[in-house]
Amino acid sequence: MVALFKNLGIGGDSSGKVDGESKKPVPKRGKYSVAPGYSQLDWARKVSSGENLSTVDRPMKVSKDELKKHCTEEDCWISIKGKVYNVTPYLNYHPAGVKKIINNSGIDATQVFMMNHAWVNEEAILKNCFIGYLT
Ligand code: HEM
Repeated sequence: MVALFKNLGIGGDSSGKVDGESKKPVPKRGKYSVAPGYSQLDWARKVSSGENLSTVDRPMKVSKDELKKHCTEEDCWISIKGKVYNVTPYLNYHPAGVKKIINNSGIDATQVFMMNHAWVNEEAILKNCFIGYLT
């Protein structure tokens, strides 16, 4: 199980090690807690089911203007490292809450994402939510 979380970049620091293995101090956790049934393990199960959560059949090119249109709790797209994801189904699973993502949706959120958790493997976590490439 630890290995599963490690692959997703959860519960560790930038060294890639999980809590307890690292010599660096573990950052203080925030106050937010997700609802029962919305843990990262629950999300990992959903991802491994292979369900397409992206709303598109094949990857598309996404303009900045198109990206901007998707910034609500019901329809939320985020761009990280040139890729665009439909994060609507992930919102309630985010360990720091829905708002942190909504506030950075519809834009290129690479910088803020990396500032908060460079170690998190968004490509793995959001692989079923992949919409396409930001143009
Ligand atoms: C861009 C806007 C985002 C901001 C501002 C943000 C902020 C944060 C913050 C502050 C935490 C720490 C929570 C705590 O310690 O209790 C956190 C945790 C986390 N976030 Fe985000 N986040 C963002 C987007 C995302 C996205 C798109 C994903 C999905 C890949 C994600 C996945 C995670 C995960 C897995 C953790 C737990 C990390 C760990 O336990 O090491 N976040 N986020």
